Amino acid sequence: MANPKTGSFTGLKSQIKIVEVGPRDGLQNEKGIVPAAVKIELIDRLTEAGLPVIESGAFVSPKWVPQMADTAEVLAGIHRRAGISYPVLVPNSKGLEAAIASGVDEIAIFGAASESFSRKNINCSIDESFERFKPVVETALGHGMRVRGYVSCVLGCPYEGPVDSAAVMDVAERLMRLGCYEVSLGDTIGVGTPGQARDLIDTVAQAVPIDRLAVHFHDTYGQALANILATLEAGIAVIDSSVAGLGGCPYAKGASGNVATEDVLYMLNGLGIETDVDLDRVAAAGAWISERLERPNASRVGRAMAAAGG
Ligand SMILES: CC(C)(COP(=O)([O-])OP(=O)([O-])OC[C@H]1O[C@@H](n2cnc3c(N)ncnc32)[C@H](O)[C@@H]1OP(=O)([O-])[O-])[C@@H](O)C(=O)NCCC(=O)NCCSC(=O)C[C@@](C)(O)CC(=O)[O-]
Repeated sequence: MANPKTGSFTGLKSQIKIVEVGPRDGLQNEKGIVPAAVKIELIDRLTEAGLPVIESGAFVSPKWVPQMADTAEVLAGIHRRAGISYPVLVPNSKGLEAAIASGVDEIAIFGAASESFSRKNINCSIDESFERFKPVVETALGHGMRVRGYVSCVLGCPYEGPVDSAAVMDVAERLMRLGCYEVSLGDTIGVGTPGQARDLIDTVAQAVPIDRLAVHFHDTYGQALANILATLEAGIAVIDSSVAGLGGCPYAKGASGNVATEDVLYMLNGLGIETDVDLDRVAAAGAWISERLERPNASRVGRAMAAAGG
């Protein structure tokens, strides 16, 4: 008999890992400076909700992204829970030194499938970025850290338009060969649609095992949940999302927030897929941070739950 929750969907995994990126991807694009105390409380609330991975900051140049300048203070203030990972973004050796000094056990390096975006975001070509990443990954692995890799602009670039899936596959494979345990595919400007998302996964999975891939959708055109569902059918088991749909990339004009964690959880719960994350607590954290930032909650589920008194 068909599962009443998954219906006739096939290929869906029974357990999905959620990578919460709100405190980093979400807050890096804020116009005002969000106090470290607010970031710390947000991360602690997300910890309480049971999220297994909470990206907590970035050791990048404060001239490029001033919002992340207090990452060391944030890391020193959070209440880490055993079994939960609190990774930070690191673009180069200087960032890695700061991560080591903060006792970080996981970093993420970030590249792009588009040359123009690579230059705008990290001020170097794709090949040069790999020259920078190499010593960073070697040293990080030598310190017992885990290294995650990002590929930006997997379904479109704000400067070049459409991006070839083969270019994404190439960068993803290079990140994996460098030593990343997982590669997250980012639709940085949220332009992709489900057929493209599915094809992308099928292409990249020819070079990188599907269980080492994650998806990272921004919701600029309202396609993120549909895209996620399409990639779940392809066998994806790791989803990046952001509480209250916070976010946007400072080097991708017009890019809106990530898909909201609450919305992803509601869909996965409906499909009977386990995450071990407490939706009520995430929704409460989303309502709380939206209030602190004095903006409407970008999570549809968060708003619906608040309206229903949840
Ligand atoms: C990569 C660089 C540093 C190159 O920037 P650069 O200007 O070429 O760097 P540089 O090596 O020439 O150094 C210039 C200055 O920056 C300092 N510096 C250099 N490195 C660091 C560091 N790590 N931490 C602190 N300071 C640093 C360095 O010390 C120097 O300071 P000065 O001597 O002028 O006073 C710069 O471009 C940068 O920081 N870029 C980061 C941009 C960023 O964070 N973007 C957002 C994250 S990516 C994203 O959101 C996409 C993602 C991951 O979510 C997935 C998706 O949606 O697609």
